[in-house]
Amino acid sequence: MSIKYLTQRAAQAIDVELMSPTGGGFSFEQLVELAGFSVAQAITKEFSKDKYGRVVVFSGPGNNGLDGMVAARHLHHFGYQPKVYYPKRPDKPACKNIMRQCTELDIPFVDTPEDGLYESDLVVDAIFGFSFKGEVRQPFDTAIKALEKTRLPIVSVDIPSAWDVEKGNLSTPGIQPTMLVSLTAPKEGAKDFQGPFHYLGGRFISKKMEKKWELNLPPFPGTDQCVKLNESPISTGAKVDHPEKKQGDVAKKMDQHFMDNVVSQAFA
Ligand SMILES: NC(=O)C1=CN([C@@H]2O[C@H](COP(=O)(O)OP(=O)(O)OC[C@H]3O[C@@H](n4cnc5c(N)ncnc54)[C@H](O)[C@@H]3O)[C@@H](O)[C@H]2O)[C@@H](O)CC1
Ligand SMILES: [K+]
Repeated sequence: MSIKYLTQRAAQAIDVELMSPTGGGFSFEQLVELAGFSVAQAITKEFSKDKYGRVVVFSGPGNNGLDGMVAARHLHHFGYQPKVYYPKRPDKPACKNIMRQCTELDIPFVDTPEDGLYESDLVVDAIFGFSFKGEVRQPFDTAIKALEKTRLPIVSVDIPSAWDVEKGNLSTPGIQPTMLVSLTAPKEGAKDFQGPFHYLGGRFISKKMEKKWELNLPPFPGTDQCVKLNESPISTGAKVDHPEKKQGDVAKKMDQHFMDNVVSQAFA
């Protein structure tokens, strides 16, 4: 049976259950830590620190942004050189603590999307996760546009930012990530993802919760915090099953993006 793709409501309900004292019993800091760690580990599987060492993390105002900053911290320890663009900083202890942890490691915080992309090899898109709704508001509008234009490979955390969580990529061109790391289970909108690397991270779901929500998760290998969900389109062809999209065009654009970014850099 294949893995379940979640509606926005289901994703939020699972999140609440994970943190319920009578459910999963997690604190949100624990979940963010495990999610961010799994993102960093997935990155190491496909992007070596020798070719993609300079990573910029674009962090948004919610927990998706915190996942990104935690990933930056782990990437630092894995030998990458991360920097962070974090324009809207909620006045919450968890945000301040994670920022402090990054500052302690001399991870720079940059002021603009351009500063972030300058002299970087890879982008982590942690702007919006499963709570995104409506039209993108500033300052993130500028950041999303910068990510739409960049030729650097993008790793999106949980869902490509500004995609509709259920309907997928409704804008033109929309962010086109090379890697997607879905957390807990992919969101319905992720059916539009046609990049070469789709991973599942967030190894914290109990068998009981998996059964209750009929998630049909694949086993995580060994001690890994992430598991690959797809094969490269170079060998298998892009997986496409969203009914409302012009699949040919998107697949062609994605193949070009993959050739431009990943293949050309890998053989540079
Ligand atoms: N249970 C799970 O699956 C877990 C989820 N985690 C992460 O948490 C994320 C969800 O976190 P949140 O609920 O904080 O939500 P988001 O990280 O999606 O962000 C919500 C924030 O974005 C803002 N926002 C929403 N729409 C906007 C728009 N159109 N323009 C500008 N700002 C907008 C909201 O005002 C809010 O501040 C997930 O996607 C995932 O990355 C992990 O941290 C841990 C476990
Ligand atoms: K994201």
